[in-house]
Amino acid sequence: MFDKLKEKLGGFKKVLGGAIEEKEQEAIKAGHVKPEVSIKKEAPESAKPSETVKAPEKAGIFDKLKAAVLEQEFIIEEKSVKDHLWELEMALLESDVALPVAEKIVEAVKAELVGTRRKIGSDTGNIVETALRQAILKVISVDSFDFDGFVKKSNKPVSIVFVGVNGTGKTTTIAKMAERFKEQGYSVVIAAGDTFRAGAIEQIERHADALGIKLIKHQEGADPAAVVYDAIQFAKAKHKDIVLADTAGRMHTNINLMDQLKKVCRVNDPDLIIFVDEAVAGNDAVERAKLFNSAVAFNGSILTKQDADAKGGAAISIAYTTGKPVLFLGVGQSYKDLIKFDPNWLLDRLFE
Ligand SMILES: Nc1nc2c(ncn2[C@@H]2O[C@H](COP(=O)(O)OP(=O)(O)OP(=O)(O)O)[C@@H](O)[C@H]2O)c(=O)[nH]1
Repeated sequence: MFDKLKEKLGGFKKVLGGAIEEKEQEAIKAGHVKPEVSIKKEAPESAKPSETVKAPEKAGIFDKLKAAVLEQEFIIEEKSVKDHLWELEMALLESDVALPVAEKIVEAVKAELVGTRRKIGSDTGNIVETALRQAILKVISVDSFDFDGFVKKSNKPVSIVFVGVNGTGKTTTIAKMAERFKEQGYSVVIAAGDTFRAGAIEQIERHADALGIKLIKHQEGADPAAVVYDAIQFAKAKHKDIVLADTAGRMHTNINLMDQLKKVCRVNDPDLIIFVDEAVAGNDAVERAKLFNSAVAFNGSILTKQDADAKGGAAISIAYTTGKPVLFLGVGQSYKDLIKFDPNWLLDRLFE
C-alpha cells in the first residue's frame, strides 16, 4: 500500500534534507557558526552580508541549494529549492496525484520551507518531512465529518445509498459496511438496488446470507428507486437501524443511468450518499468522483483495492478535488478488510 508514493516522498526528503545538511556542514567547517550555541529567534538587524557564508562551488545537486547562514541559523532560499520542488511535483504526478493537488502540495511545501530560519544542527530530514506532512494534511483533511457520530445521532433508520462505476467493489464494500455496523450493534437491512446487471441481485444476496442480514429485492430490471423505498419502509416498520442500498455500477457518461441514479436519491432522500471507486484507478477515480458529485452530491468516498495500489494518488487527491472526505479504505476481499480513513494514519504510512 502506498509503496511507490512512500518511496518518492522518502527520496525527496533524503535529497533535500541532505542538501540542507551539506550547507550546514560547510558553514560549520568554515567556522562561521557554533552549533552548540543557543539560537536566537531572529537574526540581528545588524546582520550584514559579510556575515553570510558563501558556499564553495561544488558539482551536483548540492550546488542548487544556497542557504544563507546567519549566526546559528540559516535561511532556505527559493532558488535553492526550486529544482527539488519541481522534482517533487513530477514525483506526485507520477504517483497519480491530480495536477491541482500536486501543485497545492508543492506550494505548501515551498511556503513552509522557503524564507524560514532554521536552527543549525537540527534534523534536516525532519524539516523536510514536517513540511511534506503539513502540505499533504492540508489537501486530505477537507472536512472533519464524523461518520460514526453522524450515524449514532441520526434518527433511525439511517439510509445510505452507494454509487459509483461498475466493478469497483461497491457490492463488496456494502457487505463490509454491513459487517462493521453489525459489530457496532446496529441492525442492518440491505436493498438490492442493482437491478440492472444480471447476477447482481444474487451476488448481494450471497453476502446478505453470509452475514445473516435481511435483503429487500425485486426482480431484475425493476425500478431501483422502488427497491430502496421498500427497504426503508421495511426498516421503519421493523425498527431496523441502517439501510444500505446498492445501486448498479454506471459510467458517469451514461445519461440514462445517471438520471436513474438521481431518481433513486430524489425519491428516497437518503441520509448519506457514498461514492465508491477503486484506488487503483488513480486519476480516473478522481475525475469520476467529480462527475458523480455534480450529479448526486455525495457526502464522502470509499476507495477500494487500496491494498493493490502502490501509487496512492487517488487517496491523496479525491477529497481535495470533490471537497468531500474519504471515509473508508477497502484493503482486501474479506469482510474485515475495511479501514476507517484517518488523514494521520495515511501520513504515518507514507513516512513510516
Ligand atoms: N483486493 C481487493 N479487492 C476488492 C476490494 N473490494 C472489492 N474487491 C474485489 O473487486 C471485485 C469487484 O467487486 P464487486 O463488489 O463485485 O464490484 P461492484 O462495484 O459491486 O461491481 P458492479 O456490481 O458491477 O457495480 C471483487 O472480486 C471483489 O472481491 C478491496 O478492497 N481489495
